[in-house]
Amino acid sequence: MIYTITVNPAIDYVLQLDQTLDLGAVNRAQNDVKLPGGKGVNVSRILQELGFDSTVWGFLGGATGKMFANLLQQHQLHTEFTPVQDDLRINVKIKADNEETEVNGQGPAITPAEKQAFLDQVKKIQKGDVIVMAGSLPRQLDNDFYLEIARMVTQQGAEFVIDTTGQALLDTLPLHPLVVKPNNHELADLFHTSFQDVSEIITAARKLLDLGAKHALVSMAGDGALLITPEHAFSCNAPKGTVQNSVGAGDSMIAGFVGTYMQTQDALESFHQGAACGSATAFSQDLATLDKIKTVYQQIMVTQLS
Ligand SMILES: Nc1ncnc2c1ncn2[C@@H]1O[C@H](COP(=O)(O)OP(=O)(O)OP(=O)(O)O)[C@@H](O)[C@H]1O
Ligand SMILES: O=P(O)(O)OC[C@@]1(O)O[C@H](CO)[C@@H](O)[C@@H]1O
Repeated sequence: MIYTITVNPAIDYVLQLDQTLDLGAVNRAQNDVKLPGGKGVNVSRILQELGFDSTVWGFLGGATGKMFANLLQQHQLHTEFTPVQDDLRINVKIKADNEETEVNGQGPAITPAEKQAFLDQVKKIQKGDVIVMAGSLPRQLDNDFYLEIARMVTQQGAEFVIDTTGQALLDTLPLHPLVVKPNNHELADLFHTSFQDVSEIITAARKLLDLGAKHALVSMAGDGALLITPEHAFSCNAPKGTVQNSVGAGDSMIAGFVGTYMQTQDALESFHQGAACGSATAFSQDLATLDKIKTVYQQIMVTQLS
């Protein structure tokens, strides 16, 4: 079974402005939509689109939690949320001037008892399962929360995938995540550097493998992506198309990679499918549909670089 962990789910409140976003003034949206968001939730939605079952874990509470549950209901995912007292957050995504501006909430305060209830649930994972942990941590969860889960998962002989940034990501690498997926900016920040060309990105991404990751994906938005395996480095293009909403493109890429890898153990095919899911989401209002993913898949070419 694939479990996705979204410790800090959100209602994504997407506001479309036909005019320039004017900071410090009243702006009025021409269109708005509420989506059940959070990185792990997005991963589960794309997995479902591809025909892979998964279970969604996370914390859910308050009046906004009820609204989130209603929004998620139509997607018919299998969910096992840990109830909490505090409100689920609302993340504001403003689309204006062909740019996306995001303001993400901090998330609920999680009590020690709520945290324990969640960890008790994680104990049921078994050998053969894979856990995808993605996104920010809500208040009062320690920075090593993901590390704690990664330790539990590996002790059970299961695999994990982590999509987070900074030290929290570095700390889990010695436990050998199946794949990590920083974007190129996050990768540069991780090693306190900047990149002049692709070869420098590959060198930095290879360090993630040296530190323990089994595979590294580096997403580069409209410039495509890289896959680093123990033996080789590959790149793929990002097809040209009208970008509608790139929120969740990275999550879609992870879903495509993980679902395909669990089925085929083929990193290259998983990379191809992951890239198709990422671009298909960028070309969609909401997350990608299977039809869109299939079309975009045909437009992606994977090239071996080394
Ligand atoms: N503008 C785009 N055109 C085509 N493909 C895109 C575009 N943006 C993203 N993609 C595809 O989706 C993948 C993931 O996107 P991106 O690098 O933006 O991830 P991210 O930074 O994790 O995004 P997010 O946090 O919004 O999910 C890219 O590597 C690429 O394959
Ligand atoms: O604040 P976090 O947890 O880092 O990111 C949350 C988030 O921006 O990520 C998803 C897109 O990747 C959105 O659905 C959601 O709002």
